[in-house]
Amino acid sequence: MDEMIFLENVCLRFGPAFSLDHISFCVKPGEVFGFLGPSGAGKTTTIKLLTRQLQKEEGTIRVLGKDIGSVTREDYDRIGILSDTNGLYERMSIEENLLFFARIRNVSRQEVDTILKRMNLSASRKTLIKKCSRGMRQRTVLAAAILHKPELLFLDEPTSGLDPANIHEVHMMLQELNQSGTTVFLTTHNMEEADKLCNRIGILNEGKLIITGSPEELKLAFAKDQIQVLTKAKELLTFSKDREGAEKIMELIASGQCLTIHSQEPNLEEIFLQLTGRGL
Ligand SMILES: Nc1ncnc2c1ncn2[C@@H]1O[C@H](COP(=O)(O)OP(=O)(O)OP(=O)(O)O)[C@@H](O)[C@H]1O
Repeated sequence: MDEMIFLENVCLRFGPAFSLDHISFCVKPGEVFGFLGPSGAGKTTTIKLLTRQLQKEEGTIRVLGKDIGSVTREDYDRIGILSDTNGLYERMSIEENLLFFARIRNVSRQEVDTILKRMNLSASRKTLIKKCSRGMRQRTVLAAAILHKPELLFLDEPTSGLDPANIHEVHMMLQELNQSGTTVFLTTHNMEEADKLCNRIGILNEGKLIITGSPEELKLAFAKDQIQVLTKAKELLTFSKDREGAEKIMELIASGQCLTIHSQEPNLEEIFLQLTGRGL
């Protein structure tokens, strides 16, 4: 299979207010693809199209190498989905919830024990969901999404509202999953998270995909044509990336005045703000 996810010229309109406008991109096996965009850009709508919770009006969508219309129940057993709408049963414990999802996914009790340990939920397995913290809930939802070891995992803002320790745990978990072969499609508002986890990202704005590339490619594409030198006198000097700039930097190095040299690469957040003109 060349692509786990393939979209070409996909369109969907929600009346006059919003439309996904000719979206085309693909995700290859083994990638972590970050789908970024301001609130209301159409990220969740795209995930819903890819998981058949919504139907496209135009274009081609393939998931797991198959046209979206012919994806079967068995194919869906190869997919995991984490979204806001992943319903946990509030009056059931963490363990009861996972056993319920395990039955649906045909997964053994032993696997539930393994995932409880892996997600640091063993000690609180008997806690009712309604008594769980946001972090415990999110880890339970993630456990339910990966219980059956999906080949393709959709994660809609998996770390939103979590504290740094829980975010770190979720990141470790995702990296481990990805290393064991799971392809991940991730939406996030956290640009550091996208930079850390994603091989490639796509930025969506007002229903249009405006750019795709690896975080490194995007940073290079948006790099300023300047180099900054911090001198031992703590003066920050800016030079152009040309012969004249190089000669001046050489002089500073030769005279022992140069402390550090930096090329001016923007971070993902700066690129995002520049492209979308909006906040995260
Ligand atoms: N079923 C629907 N009917 C009509 N409009 C909808 C529907 N679902 C979403 N929308 C609208 O489509 C737009 C895109 O919504 P979507 O949830 O895909 O954005 P998003 O990028 O995921 O945003 P966020 O980051 O806030 O989750 C929004 O303006 C939303 O109000």
